[in-house]
Amino acid sequence: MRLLLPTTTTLPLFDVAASRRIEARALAHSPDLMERAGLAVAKLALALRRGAGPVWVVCGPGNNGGDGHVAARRLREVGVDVHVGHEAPQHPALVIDALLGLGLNRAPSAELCVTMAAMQTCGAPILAVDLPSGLLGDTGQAAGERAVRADHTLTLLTLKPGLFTGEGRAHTGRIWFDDLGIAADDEPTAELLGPAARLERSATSHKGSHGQVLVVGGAPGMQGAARLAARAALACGAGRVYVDLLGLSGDEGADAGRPELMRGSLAELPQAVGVIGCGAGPAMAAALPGLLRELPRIVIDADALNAIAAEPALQDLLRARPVGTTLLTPHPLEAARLLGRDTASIQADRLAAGSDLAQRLNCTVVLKGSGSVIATPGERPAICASGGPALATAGSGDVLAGWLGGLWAQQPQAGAHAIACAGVDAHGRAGEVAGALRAGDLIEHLAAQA
Ligand SMILES: NC(=O)C1=CN([C@@H]2O[C@H](COP(=O)(O)OP(=O)(O)OC[C@H]3O[C@@H](n4cnc5c(N)ncnc54)[C@H](O)[C@@H]3O)[C@@H](O)[C@H]2O)[C@@H](O)CC1
Ligand SMILES: Nc1ncnc2c1ncn2[C@@H]1O[C@H](COP(=O)(O)OP(=O)(O)O)[C@@H](O)[C@H]1O
Repeated sequence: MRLLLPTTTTLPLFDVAASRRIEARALAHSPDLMERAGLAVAKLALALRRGAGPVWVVCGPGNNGGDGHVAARRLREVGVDVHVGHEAPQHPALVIDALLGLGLNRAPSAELCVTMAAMQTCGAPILAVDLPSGLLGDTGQAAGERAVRADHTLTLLTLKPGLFTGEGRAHTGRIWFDDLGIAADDEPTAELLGPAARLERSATSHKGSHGQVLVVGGAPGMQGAARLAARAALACGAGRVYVDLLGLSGDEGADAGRPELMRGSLAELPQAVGVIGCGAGPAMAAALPGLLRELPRIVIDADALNAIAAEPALQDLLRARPVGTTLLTPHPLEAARLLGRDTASIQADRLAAGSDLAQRLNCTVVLKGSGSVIATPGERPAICASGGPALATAGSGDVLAGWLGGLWAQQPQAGAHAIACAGVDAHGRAGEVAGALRAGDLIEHLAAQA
C-alpha cells in the first residue's frame, strides 16, 4: 500500500469493466482477495483514526461492504472499538466508507443519502474503500444527488479514471493504492501521467538549436494573454520567441518587461511552432486559414478554438492536417462549443469527450480542468494527476499554451501527444501551491522545476 500522488511514473488506469475482468481472473487463483482488501483497509484505518472513539464502518450490500466487514473484524482483533451500521456512534475516531464501490449502477436512494450525510457531518475523517460511495469509477461524476467527500481513499486492485478527473479529486481526498499483490492483466483504459524526462541541452547548442515560437493573439485589451504565452515559451527554453499582436504593427504593444521577445509574423516565420488564439478576439478568424495551412506545428487555444467552432471550413482545414501536428487546448466550455454540446455533457464523461473531439478534428486535444484529459487518434488517452485549484486563475491557460509551444520548438521530432503529456503534467506540478497563484508567477515556478 502506498500514497499515490505525486506520481513518479506513468501508471495504467482501468475502467470498471476492465477492473472487473482483472478481478475475475485474479479470484480464480487468489480467492482471498477480499481478506487482503479488508486487511489493507484495517491497517490504513489504524494509522488514520483520530482520538479514542470507535471506528464507524458503514457497509453496503455488495463486496465493497464485504471489504468493510473484513476490516471491522481485523480491527476488533487488535482491540479497536468498532461500530458497524448506518447510524453514527458517539464521537467516532474514523469513518470507513464501504457503502458502494465499483458496483454503483444507479443514483443512491434517499435512505443512502441520509447515511452519507451522517458520515459527512459526524466530525471524523472519512476513509473511502476503493471509491468514495456514490462516485462513478469511470467518469468521476456522482451517480445521483450526493457522493461521499472522503479525506482518504484506499483504491484496491486497480486505479480507476474517475478518481482523477471530473469531480473525482474533490471526493477522494488523499489517494492510497494497494494492488492486493495482483498484476493487472488487461488493456489499460488510459494512463495517469508521471513526470516527463528533463530536456537536456548540448554544450555546443546555440539559439538556432532550440527552435522558434510564433505567438499570434492579443487583440486590444487582451494583449496580456499573448504576452503570458510568449513569456512562458521563452521561459521553457525556446531559442527565439516572436509575437504577432493582432491589429498592431512594429513595436506597438511591445512587452517592456521581456525585451527578449520579438515581433514577427507568419510570412517571416513559416517554420515556427504556432501558439495561436490567446486573447485574440474576433480578429483571429481571418488569420486562421493561413496559419492552419502553413505552420507545421500549432498549439491552438482560446479565441482560435471559438473561431474554429463557429466555422466548418476551418474544421475541415484542421482535419486535413497530419495527425500529431496540431494540439488543441480547450477548457470544457470551448470543448462544448467545438462539439456542439453543453458543458455539463462534456464534464459528465471527460475521457469520452476528449477522445471524441480528437477523433472528429484529427488532432491532439487537451481537455483542461481538474484531471486534464489528453487524447489523440490512435493513442491511449492520458489523465493528468497534477495541478490544483491554485491554477483556477486568469491566464494560467495562456501559460500552458506557451509552455507547450516552447517544448515543441525544442523537440521538433515529437508528436503533439507526447508534447501535451509532458507540458500538461509540468504545468500542473508547477501549480501545486497552497492558496492563490498569479499566472505570471506560474511561469517562474515552471522555469524553476524544468
Ligand atoms: N471480489 C473481491 O474479492 C474483491 C472485491 N473488491 C471490492 O468489491 C467492490 C465491488 O463489489 P460489488 O461488485 O459487489 O459492488 P459494490 O459493493 O460497490 O455494490 C454492489 C451492490 O450495490 C448495489 N447498488 C449499486 N448501486 C446502488 C445504489 N445507487 N444504491 C443502492 N445500492 C446500489 C448493487 O445492486 C449491488 O447489490 C469493489 O469496489 C471493492 O471494494 C475489491 O476489494 C477487490 C477484491
Ligand atoms: N481546480 C483545478 N485543478 C487542476 N487544474 C486546474 C484547476 N482549475 C484550472 N486548472 C488548470 O488551469 C488552466 C486554466 O486554463 P483556462 O481555463 O484556459 O484559463 P485562462 O483562459 O484564464 O488562461 C488549465 O490548464 C486547467 O487545467
